[in-house]
Amino acid sequence: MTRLEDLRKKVDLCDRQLAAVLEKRLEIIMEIMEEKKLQKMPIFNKEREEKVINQIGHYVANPDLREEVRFIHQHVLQSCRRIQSKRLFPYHITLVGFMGSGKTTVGVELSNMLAMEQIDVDRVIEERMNMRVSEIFQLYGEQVFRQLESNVVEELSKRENVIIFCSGGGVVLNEKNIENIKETGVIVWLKASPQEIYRRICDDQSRPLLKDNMSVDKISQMLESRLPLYEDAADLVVNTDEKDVEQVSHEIVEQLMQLDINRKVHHRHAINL
Ligand SMILES: Nc1ncnc2c1ncn2[C@@H]1O[C@H](COP(=O)(O)OP(=O)(O)OP(=O)(O)O)[C@@H](O)[C@H]1O
Ligand SMILES: O=C(O)C1=C[C@@H](O)[C@@H](O)[C@H](O)C1
Ligand SMILES: [Mg+2]
Repeated sequence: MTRLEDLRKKVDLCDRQLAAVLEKRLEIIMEIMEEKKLQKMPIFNKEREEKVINQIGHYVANPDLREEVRFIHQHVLQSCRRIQSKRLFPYHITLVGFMGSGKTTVGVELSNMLAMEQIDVDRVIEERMNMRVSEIFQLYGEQVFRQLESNVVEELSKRENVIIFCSGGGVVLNEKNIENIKETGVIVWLKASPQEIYRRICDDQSRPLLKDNMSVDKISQMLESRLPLYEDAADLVVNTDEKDVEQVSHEIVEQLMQLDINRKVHHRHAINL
């Protein structure tokens, strides 16, 4: 046997041992998840993850390799989060709410927390048209934008792999969008007061429907007319006033778990379990 063949054999043995240990770790993680569910404890714990990453470095004898092992372990923990999320939430998590309620920002945070892919309807439209939403409104008008929005919503609803599905603020204006979303998703309404929305988005001119009149009054008036639509569509409601993005994301996970416990969602939604 050449030296290279000999070394490859040793690496293969390491991989075999790694696979067995990783398999065991994932199985234990699933047991921990069930236990936490029973005890109604939060499933995703950032502090614990930081501790685990730090700790694994201390088990590495060669200081030159410590950071690399920590880096690899971060990926292991991400997989652990993903496997838990898949089991807990076998449906798209769809965020709806008025402009500035935090759909995109919370969607990105949730995507990190749950190791689930995040897709923003407005971004998909922008990529396809190679134009900003405001330019689409300006060049083609709102009706064309709404048609593009409905097409993307329908497509995303049919995706096989579950996603954090961030809609645009006006998605509720078309009943068909909500029907499509509800086929495979749970709808989370992010609520915010007009004053809070104004504070968040007043310096941002990119929203075409508020471009010419960015004011608390205009937001109140639009919000008022859409409130019954959000209310009707929502499976869950999270009030976001005076909560930061991380708090909002944790609350969404907690409420989704409650839905799961009450078995309200599985019959209607479950995909690729
Ligand atoms: N809970 C929160 N606390 C403080 N700021 C927030 C919160 N949620 C979102 N923001 C901020 O508000 C702004 C608007 O958020 P975001 O773009 O996520 O809203 P959106 O619901 O996606 O709006 P749109 O419908 O226009 O796409 C961002 O600057 C974001 O950082
Ligand atoms: O509330 C709305 O009607 C909109 C919200 C944004 O997400 C964009 O989809 C667009 O600016 C329209
Ligand atoms: Mg957005």
